[in-house]
This record gives sequence, structure tokens and C-alpha cells, in this order.
Amino acid sequence: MKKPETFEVRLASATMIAPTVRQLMFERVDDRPLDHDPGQWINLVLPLPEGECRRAYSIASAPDGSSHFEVAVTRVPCGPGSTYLHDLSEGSVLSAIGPHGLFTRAPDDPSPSLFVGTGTGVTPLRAMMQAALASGSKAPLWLLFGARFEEDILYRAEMEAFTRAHPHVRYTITLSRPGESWTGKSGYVQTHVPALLRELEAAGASAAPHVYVCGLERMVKAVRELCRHELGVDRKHVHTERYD
Ligand SMILES: Cc1cc2nc3c(=O)[nH]c(=O)nc-3n(C[C@H](O)[C@H](O)[C@H](O)COP(=O)(O)OP(=O)(O)OC[C@H]3O[C@@H](n4cnc5c(N)ncnc54)[C@H](O)[C@@H]3O)c2cc1C
Repeated sequence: MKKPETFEVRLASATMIAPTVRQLMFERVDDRPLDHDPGQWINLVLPLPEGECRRAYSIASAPDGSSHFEVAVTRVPCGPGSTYLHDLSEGSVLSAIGPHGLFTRAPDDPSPSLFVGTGTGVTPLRAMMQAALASGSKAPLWLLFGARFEEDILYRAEMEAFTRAHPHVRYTITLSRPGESWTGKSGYVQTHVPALLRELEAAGASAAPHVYVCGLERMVKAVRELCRHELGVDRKHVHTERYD
């Protein structure tokens, strides 16, 4: 595990990737690489009018030896930290502390993986997938992503490109409030975990899958309990990160 440090980051660029999600690309002011394990998070120190506060954000990009990294922030209604980051101007400098966290996956891990993420909970899973693919890993990497509406789907083009380029990547989207034109899966992610896990077990043959779950507590708890108690997944194979 990498040792956390304190450093300054500059907002290099930012873009809205869904109606309530802003992706921010930061660069370390000291130009050193952010040496993190895929799946880890950092604390951003935010100088709010009511006083300084710290908020945790998963690193959405794989370590690539550069000083740049991405996070994606959901704007929470009346949330001081997320509102501040949605309004932050390019060029602004903040303090950051990290990397932190044990929700990680080694890029060359050969185990089949089922990634389950809702909303910005997909970001550490994206970092894990990017890192595994960059390492040339052929482990099955299956992502189940959940959102409310079609416009809330994050990183769709990137994930679809991964599935075209890599036969061992599979990408499933489910919407809890699909529009009439939506022909894909619907309902909560937990509805689709059992079938995907059984298929992944069959595809992985000898190795038992690991399940990585990230998002808000209610979903994370539901998927964790489903995996452990109903689907018989070894507790050491269920990895979780919650945002609330
Ligand atoms: C390890 C870790 C990693 C995190 N990574 C991310 C990330 O990559 N992207 C991100 O947007 N947030 C992430 N969060 C949540 C983030 O730290 C803040 O809690 C969030 O931005 C809200 O802060 P706030 O000051 O705006 O609102 P607060 O007043 O602090 O929070 C209000 C409420 O918002 C809810 N909430 C928190 N996060 C979310 C969310 N993502 N979507 C919807 N509701 C939420 C919670 O119920 C919380 O109680 C992470 C949290 C943890 C612990």
C-alpha cells in the first residue's frame, strides 16, 4: 500500500459528464506522479466560507506515471463540498492528502472480476479496469453499472470501446427509471448480479470470481449481503467501498 502524503493540486480541466456529475482533471503542482493503487481515493481540502473541510474522492483514472489524475463529483443538493467542486475554476489550487484506501485490485490479478457500481461509484472500478487493460491482463472484467436515467450513464463510450477491443470485457447497464425508448436492462443492480455472477463463474472455469462493489451504502449493503448469503461468494472475494 502506498503511503499517503500531502500535496497541492491544480485544476487542469473540468467537464460535465452527466447532468449532475462534473469530472475534474487535477495535476500535481510539484509535477510528481500520483502513485496510487487502482481503486484508492484522495482527500481534497476545501476552503469553504464556513471553514476548511475535507472530502474523499475516488481516483477515477489508473496510475500512468504522470502528475495528472481524474475524479468525478456528483453534485449533492445543498452539499457544501460537492457544490464547491462543481463551481471550482480551472487553474485553482487545492491541498490534497492521499492516496488512501484498501479497495484496490492489482492490475495483473488473474481472477475474473465482477465490478458493480452506481453513479460516481463506477470511478474506482474504471481505474481498476483501465489499469488491468493497460497491463495486458486477460482476466475477465465484467462491469455492471447502474443509474437512474439514461443521461446519468458515465463513461459509456469508453466502456463500449473496451468491450469492442477486448473480448474478456463485458459491460451491462441497468436503469432504475428508464425512459420509453430504453431497450436495455432495468431495475436496481442487485437484480442482475446473480445471473452475471453465475455466468462469470462458468466463464472463469477454474478461478472463483471476485466482486468489487462501490456506491452509496444502501446498494453496497444489498449487493454484499446477496453475494455472501445467497450466492455463496467467499467473504474474502467481496470488496466494497461506500460513499455515505
Ligand atoms: C472513500 C470515499 C470515496 C468517495 N468518492 C466519491 C467520488 O468519487 N465521487 C463523489 O461524488 N463522491 C464521493 N464520495 C463522497 C464525498 O466524499 C462527499 O461525501 C460528497 O461529495 C458530498 O459532500 P458534500 O459536502 O457536498 O455534502 P455532505 O453534506 O457532506 O453530504 C450530504 C449527503 O450526500 C450524500 N452523498 C455523498 N456522496 C454522494 C454521491 N456521490 N452521490 C449522491 N449522494 C451522495 C450522503 O448521503 C451524504 O450524507 C466519497 C466518499 C468516500 C467516503
